[in-house]
Amino acid sequence: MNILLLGYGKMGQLIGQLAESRGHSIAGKINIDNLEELNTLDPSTIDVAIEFSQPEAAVENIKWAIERGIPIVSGTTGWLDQKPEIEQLTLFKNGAFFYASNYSIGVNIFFKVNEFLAKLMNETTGYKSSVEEIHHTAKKDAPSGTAITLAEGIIKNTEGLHTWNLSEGANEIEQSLPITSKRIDPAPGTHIIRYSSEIDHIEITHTAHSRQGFALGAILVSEWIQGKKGVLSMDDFLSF
Ligand SMILES: NC(=O)C1=CN([C@@H]2O[C@H](COP(=O)(O)OP(=O)(O)OC[C@H]3O[C@@H](n4cnc5c(N)ncnc54)[C@H](O)[C@@H]3O)[C@@H](O)[C@H]2O)C=CC1
Ligand SMILES: O=C(O)C1=N[C@H](C(=O)O)C[C@H](O)C1
Repeated sequence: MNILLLGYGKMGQLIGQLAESRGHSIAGKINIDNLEELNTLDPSTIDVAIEFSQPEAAVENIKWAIERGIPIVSGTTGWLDQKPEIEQLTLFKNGAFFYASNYSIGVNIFFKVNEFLAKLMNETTGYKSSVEEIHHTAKKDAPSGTAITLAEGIIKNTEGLHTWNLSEGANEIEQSLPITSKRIDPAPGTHIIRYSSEIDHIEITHTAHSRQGFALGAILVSEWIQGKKGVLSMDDFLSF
């Protein structure tokens, strides 16, 4: 595959290295300071664009690819209020758009375990649920996209929970799941789900040891998306 990297920071660089080691070529490495390079590219030579940039840049990057008929695999977090617009454009242009808040296979297993646990906990009383995420201090958004996906998985399976809130640890909000965000270097990404009662607590944790799992997942999806159309997600890619 000939891969365009939209965003060439920590993730873009790692994806580039890993892609080359799997025999792929890199069509371009686009960052905030070389955006004009996009005008020099021939879209017909690009098999996929992999987009890991910044919340405020994601929508324009994704539109750029869809409008040129390039399948796009996006991992940028913090822009999802505009996802419906991107989905409409994808369908209108008969394009291929893939989004995941987390490309690690381990985290996607964790998403399933989280939903299963939420269903079990919904059958009992006395437990308060909460989510905690820990990331490096350069992270621009809070809570993490992964924490939001986890919260959605809990809310959808818990009677009486309707929303989530970014918690400072103080006040509880009625019918809302608190998410605590901590920024500690060099944490690549830790997510903890807790159910606490007077008697005990239950905790499940996913800890990324590096960014390798995110990068590999994004490349595997890019290989898989070749020839596919539509709005796609990890549920389409994974067989579990
Ligand atoms: N879905 C997933 O599995 C993962 C998602 N992420 C998300 O990916 C994003 C990037 O993460 P990192 O690489 O760690 O950040 P980073 O800060 O190291 O890199 C971001 C890069 O985007 C570039 N950029 C800014 N504006 C741009 C534009 N208009 N077009 C193209 N590039 C532009 C910057 O120059 C910078 O090099 C974040 O939103 C992060 O939350 C990170 C890891 C895994
Ligand atoms: O910014 C990061 O680093 C990460 N962002 C994603 C998120 O917001 O969930 C995925 C991963 O946790 C790393």
